[in-house]
Amino acid sequence: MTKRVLLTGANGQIGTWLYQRLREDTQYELFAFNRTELDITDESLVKQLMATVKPDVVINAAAYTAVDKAESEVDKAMQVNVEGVKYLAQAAKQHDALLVHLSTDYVFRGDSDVPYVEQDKPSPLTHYGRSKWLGEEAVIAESPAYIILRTAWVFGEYGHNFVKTMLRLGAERTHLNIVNDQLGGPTYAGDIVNAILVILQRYFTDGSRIKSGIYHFTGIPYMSWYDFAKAIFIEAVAQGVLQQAPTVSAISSAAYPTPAQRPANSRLALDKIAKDFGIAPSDWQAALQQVISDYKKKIQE
Ligand SMILES: NC(=O)C1=CN([C@@H]2O[C@H](COP(=O)(O)OP(=O)(O)OC[C@H]3O[C@@H](n4cnc5c(N)ncnc54)[C@H](O)[C@@H]3O)[C@@H](O)[C@H]2O)C=CC1
Repeated sequence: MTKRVLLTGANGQIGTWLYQRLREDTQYELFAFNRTELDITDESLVKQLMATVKPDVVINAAAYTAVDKAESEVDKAMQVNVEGVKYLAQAAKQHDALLVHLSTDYVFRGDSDVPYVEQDKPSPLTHYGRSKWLGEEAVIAESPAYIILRTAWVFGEYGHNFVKTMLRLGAERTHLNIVNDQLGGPTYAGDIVNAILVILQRYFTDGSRIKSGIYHFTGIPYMSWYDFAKAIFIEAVAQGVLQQAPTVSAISSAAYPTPAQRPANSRLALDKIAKDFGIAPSDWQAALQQVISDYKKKIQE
């Protein structure tokens, strides 16, 4: 029997990927909504659509993601990332649906020397991070069956991300300054979707083997934005997307101040998801080749 999946934020960076993959998977009947179709802060609409769809799974890819703007739009960020998430969790509970919710490395302060494990206590530096943490808490409080998937440094074919920004700037400038004192695991959006599909498969074949909880999933190897930028330019030149790479200088975060301070250590430990679901860390290097090749096709069209 096909399973009914309700997807929110279906046109975001990760949401678009989820939409593409779930739409073509015959195991699932997909009910996908972008923000204009379902604003998750509209409690009565959330309830109404849940009652119509009667989902087996709710995947929340909707979020307020403007990290810097959240510093001055705290209420807006909280409304979407906490209240909206609470409404989804309550409605998922009412329909006995599994809630798969995306969260972030920004729940952590980033002052640890080692990758963060799921049990580490969040201590966000920013309003965005705090809103995402409180959203996690809302899921845990309201929903009996949930997976919170924390990821980081997402890139892919859709939406805005660091890889696309570097390709654009690389074509416009001969020199760039990039921070080298923040470390993380670049994560391909398509691999996040693969991980979610593995989790759903397990849930539907043997739900009793699913433990509600928080899971970390990112790409490896971990590196700095500076090293990631250099890897992007090497690949872009190799594929002929750029004639020549810009020169790149490593700078400190202090030399590139932003309204929201980023965690210095965004590395997430990946053992739990490997142990419980057999999901290996994503290999961002292979994915980067694919994303740049897709970018090349698009600019040639
Ligand atoms: N992009 C990244 O590097 C990372 C993202 N994440 C998490 O992954 C999730 C998805 O992120 P992305 O796809 O990158 O973000 P995105 O900004 O591309 O997509 C978010 C989507 O949510 C929608 N949205 C915003 N407010 C809404 C509302 N009130 N009701 C319904 N939809 C609403 C937007 O229209 C957009 O389609 C978020 O939970 C984010 O916190 C976690 C770590 C890193």
